[in-house]
Amino acid sequence: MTEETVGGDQRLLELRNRIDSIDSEIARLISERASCALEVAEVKKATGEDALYYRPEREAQVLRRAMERNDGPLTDEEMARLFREIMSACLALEEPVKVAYLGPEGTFTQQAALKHFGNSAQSRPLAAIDEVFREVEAGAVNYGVVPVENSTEGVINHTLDNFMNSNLSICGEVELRIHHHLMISDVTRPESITRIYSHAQSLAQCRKWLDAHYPNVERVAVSSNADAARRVKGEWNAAAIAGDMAAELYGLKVLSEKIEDRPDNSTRFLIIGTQRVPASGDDKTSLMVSMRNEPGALHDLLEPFRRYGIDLTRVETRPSQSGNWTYVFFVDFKGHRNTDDIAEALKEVGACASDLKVLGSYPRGVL
Ligand SMILES: O=C(O)C(=O)C[C@]1(C(=O)O)C=C[C@@H](O)C=C1
Repeated sequence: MTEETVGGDQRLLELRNRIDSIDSEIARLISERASCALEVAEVKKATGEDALYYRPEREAQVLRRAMERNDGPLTDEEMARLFREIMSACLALEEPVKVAYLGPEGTFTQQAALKHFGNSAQSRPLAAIDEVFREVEAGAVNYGVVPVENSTEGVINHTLDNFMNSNLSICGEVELRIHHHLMISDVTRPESITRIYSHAQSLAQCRKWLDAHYPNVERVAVSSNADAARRVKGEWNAAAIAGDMAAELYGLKVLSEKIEDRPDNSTRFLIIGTQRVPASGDDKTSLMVSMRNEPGALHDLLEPFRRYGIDLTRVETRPSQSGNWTYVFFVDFKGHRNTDDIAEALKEVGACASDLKVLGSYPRGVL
């Protein structure tokens, strides 16, 4: 053994001792924080039957603060992710939160639910977006997670349409970078692939890559990426396009990584529930508006937002379910409904709309 290695071993030992004592301190502080959360739960319980344990605005503030005070060497996102898990565990101590998401297991929506609520939430996959709405409405779960728009492929109509027949509110949003991989099972022969399964949205998000690499292979749209991965399990001539979670869950091998056409491909998900969320300091509001079917209606809807300097982030149009050629507008903007300017603008829009519903004001996605 050289003198250098002995010196190196000694240094390693010292550093590990230091890490051990830092870990003890972290553990003590986490326990102290958890005890505090238990006391918070007592305070909330005293407010009665409908005590709200999960507080989206407070969680957003805690995560933003974790990022703001971070000086490295961990990235702001890593630091916030650690606090996300600590808070998730603290909330589970207060009252375990039940979350339904568009399944099956292994979908990007599950990943979004985990990213938003952390690993200590009790999550349940459901087969369709309508079912997620129904289970939250029935009170079987506290919150639901559904996809609403993709940066490459646009809006998920099914989610917007569900709001037309629902009293649920939006309590949060979460954005996920979507990376698609081409994956196969251990019985697949890569040179014999004749069929590629995926969800229609994912096939569309990888269209150019597929045209270039598998121009003559049949593309089969199935109900989810996870379903695609499951089907490939026993097929020697098929591949699936799905994400990391599905590959891991079904034990598939990734043949080509990150095959999405746009490197910034991301999907936005909504957290739906029954609670009205107070302002967090950096919020968004979503509206659903029906206008009378007459000239200038869209102008009347948008004009107050311009006058009050409100930053619109999205306007979508959907056919209304009440009559042919009438439309419902879904409008998102920055700010909280409790702010004076926004409350005034909403009053004006409400005066010229045939129907206006604030779907919710909620913290802008942090992570
Ligand atoms: O501040 C609260 O209301 C808490 O319950 C504490 C806490 C936390 O761990 O920081 C936990 C759950 C809530 O969703 C928000 C924050």
